[in-house]
Parts: sequence; C-alpha cells; structure tokens
Amino acid sequence: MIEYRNLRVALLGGGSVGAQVARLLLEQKDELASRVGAGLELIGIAVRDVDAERTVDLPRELFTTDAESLILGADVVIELIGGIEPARSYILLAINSGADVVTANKALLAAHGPELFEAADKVGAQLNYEAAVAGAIPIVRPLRDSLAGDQVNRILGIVNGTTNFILDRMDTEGSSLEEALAVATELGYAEADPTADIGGYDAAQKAALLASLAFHTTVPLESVYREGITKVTAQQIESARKAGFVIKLLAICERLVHPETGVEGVSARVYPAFVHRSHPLASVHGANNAVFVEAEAAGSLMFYGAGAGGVQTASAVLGDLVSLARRHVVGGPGFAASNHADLPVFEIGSVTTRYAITLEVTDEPGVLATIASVFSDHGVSLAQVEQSMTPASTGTASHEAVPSTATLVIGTHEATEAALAATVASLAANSVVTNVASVLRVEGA
Ligand SMILES: NC(=O)C1=CN([C@@H]2O[C@H](COP(=O)(O)OP(=O)(O)OC[C@H]3O[C@@H](n4cnc5c(N)ncnc54)[C@H](O)[C@@H]3O)[C@@H](O)[C@H]2O)C=CC1
Ligand SMILES: N[C@@H](CC=O)C(=O)O
Ligand code: NA
Repeated sequence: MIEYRNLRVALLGGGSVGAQVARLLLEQKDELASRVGAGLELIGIAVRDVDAERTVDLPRELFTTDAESLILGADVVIELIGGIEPARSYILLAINSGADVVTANKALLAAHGPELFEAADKVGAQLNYEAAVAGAIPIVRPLRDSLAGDQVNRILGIVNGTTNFILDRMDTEGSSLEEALAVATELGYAEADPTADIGGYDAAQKAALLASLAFHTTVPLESVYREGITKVTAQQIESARKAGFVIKLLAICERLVHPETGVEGVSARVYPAFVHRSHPLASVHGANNAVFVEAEAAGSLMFYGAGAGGVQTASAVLGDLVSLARRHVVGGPGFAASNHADLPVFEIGSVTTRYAITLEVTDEPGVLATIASVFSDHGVSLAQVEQSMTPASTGTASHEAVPSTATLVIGTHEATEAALAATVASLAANSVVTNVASVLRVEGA
C-alpha cells in the first residue's frame, strides 16, 4: 500500500468554529487519517491574540499571530477568521502558494466569490465552503454535486440561526430581541458584528451563494433584496400567533419570468414573513435552519439541522477538509465505499428500542397485574397502558355466554429486542392473553 505523507493543515481563526475544528482534528486524528489516506497534521492556528481566553483547551504552541508564515507552510488552509480582510488576502495567498482552501466565510464569498473561485480555477486549487451556508446542514455540496444534473427552480428556507433563535424566543418565551440576541451571542451563534444577523445581511449573503449555485449564474449580493428582523415587534409576533402563524426570517431564491418583459431571470430575497403554523418551517426552532429545494426532476427536497454553533459548523468544515484532502492525496474523489472501520454488524436481538404491544385479554380482575408481572419478569418496564373493552358476544348455538375481552395497548420504555421477544412469547403462553394482536416498534422521539 502506498504511504502518503501527512497533509499540513493551517487553521486561521480559533474562535467558536475554529477552536472546535482544531479540537476535532486532534481528537479524531487516526480516524480522519484512515478516511483521507494520509494524516492531517494541524501545523498551527493563526489568531489575533495567542493569550486570549478560549472555551476549548488546545496546545498553546499551536497558536501564532503570524498567519502568512503558517499559510506558506501548508497544504490546506482553513479560513475561520470571518470578514473581508485579511481573510480575502490570506485565501488568495493560500491558493497562489499551492494550497487547497476550506472556508465558512459567506460574507467574503458573497462579496468576492468570483475573484476567489477564478483564482482557484486558474491554479487548480480546491475551494470548499459547505459551512458558509446553513452551518452543519449539507446544502452547498448537494447543490453543487448531487443536483448538478437537475434544474433547480426554487429555494425557500431559514438560513440564519441567530435570527431564528431570536424569533423563536420572542414567540415562545416572550423575550425581547435584545435579550435573545445576547443569549445567541453567548452560545456562539452570532456573527462578530451581530448586525449582520439581525439586519438580514448574513442571510442575504447566503441567499446570494445559494442562488448562484442553484441557477448557475452570478447573483451579486447587491441584487438580493434584504430586510432584517430589527423592526419585528412583540405585537406583530402576538398577532401572528393569534392568526395561527409564526414570523420567520426567510431566504427565497427562484426562477421567474419578468411580468412585463417576459424575460426569464431569477430573484433572491430575504425578509421576515408570516409562516402558517402547519408549515414545516414553523417547526424549525432555536438556531436550526431548514432549506427546501424544488427541482425539476427531483421534486421537493428538504434539508434541516443546525444552522449555527461552533461544533456543529465544525462538522461541515471537516467534511470539506476530508473531501479535498482525499482529492489532494490521490488526485480523485473520496472512496466510493469506505470500510476501514471494519465494525461488527449486530443481529436485531441486540438493538434497543421502545414497543407498542396490543393484547386481547380476558376481562377479569387481576389481569393487569398478571400482564405487568410478565413484563417485569423480563426486565421490560411499562411506560403506558391503554384499555378498551371489546363488547361481549352473545355466543354460540347453545346460547352460552362468551366472556367479554379487553384490548390493552401497552407502551414500553427502551428494551432490547431479545427481552421483548421473550416477553411476547410469555404473554402468548399466558392463559389471560387470548391474542397478541400486534407488536410494533416506537421510533422517532
Ligand atoms: N459561529 C457560527 O455558528 C458560524 C460561523 N460561521 C463563519 O465562520 C467564521 C468564523 O466564525 P466564528 O468562529 O463564529 O468567529 P469568532 O469571532 O468566534 O472567531 C474568529 C477567530 O478569528 C481570529 N481572527 C480574527 N481576525 C484575525 C486576524 N486578522 N488574524 C488572525 N486571526 C484573526 C480571532 O482571534 C478568532 O480566533 C466566520 O466567517 C463566520 O461567518 C459559519 C457558520 C456558523
Ligand atoms: N451567524 C450565523 C452563523 C452561521 O452561519 C447564523 O446565526 O446563522
Ligand atoms: Na452547510
């Protein structure tokens, strides 16, 4: 087997996202090396202040204020500084010195994407940016790769975690915008200047990136219509609630035919809007995001998950890193199938889940206690019991009375399939049980 040399990874920024990327790179070193086919060696973390207090404990010797030297010694540069400069110059330096780049910087890409992509194309460098839109949710690469053969007609989504967190708190807890923003900032969701979030600028940057990717055209940031949430009042939220709606900051990108000229084009816009409580977007709480994509052949697709947060966003950054590192190592895409973990695959008997069991039982005193003891004998605990009567039948040709039966629907707590199977066998053999009508697993909670 060919041994590839370690790839030198330079990290620019050690804040909410950067610190988590560094931690995971160090903690998951061996696993990541197996996925890439070469080690990923974190050679340094460029920050503004090496002595700043950090939420993650990282080796102090990794920190430097000399970003340029770090970049020049790297095979891959991860930019997690944010903002336009010096991030733009650092990325250009990385590309022009032969490194591949991962960034989460939507502000930069929305303003200078064409320049950076062109610079990368020119030298054959890779520039990945999954974390720049909707945090941990895979949406950039699905649009860029998976949907590359389809025609996307519309994107509708919540793409800013901070404002969703704020609107949700205003709706569910009656918080003020300021109080909720302070919490979002504390949790690492907000941008360094949170005006970017509450003013809708961050969502507009993401809309520009999504529309450009989806429609294969350059959608300049200036052409994205933008309204933030600063004018959303508690009273508007209250009236929305009374009418059966919630207010969400939406990003909408769509193909349109101009109503006057008939010319085909696209639109990208961001504004707070009423969303009916029955719509799936109304159930997107906290800093989560959700993006609906409507494509010609695929139909409607939904992407949902954490839109902000250091560790969640770090997942998208590492995904980009592994993907480009693999290409860097072997000059091709990742593994079509990956089997280095070589894990045992367990039989269903070892699986733990919850169950709903419907029993028909004789309707006589003490039945419930008998049934409950069968469960407890097998270590399966009951969460819920519902009972309904089955009307007594008026019997046989000889007019004998047939005892009435009761139907019990029993919900269990978590139990292994093996314990459940043994319980069901005992129930079936018990004289008070006339029929085990059904056994279904309870999932999804
Ligand atoms: N926090 C989040 O939930 C998400 C953030 N992002 C993006 O990720 C990037 C990083 O965000 P955060 O980690 O939240 O930011 P942050 O403000 O927590 O961290 C920024 C880091 O960059 C360093 N830095 C700033 N200017 C520097 C300079 N001139 N030279 C060297 N280092 C410098 C700081 O020392 C700090 O370590 C931004 O582009 C942001 O938009 C993307 C998705 C989610
Ligand atoms: N501030 C952003 C971070 C992720 O992009 C947000 O709240 O969505
Ligand atoms: Na993403």
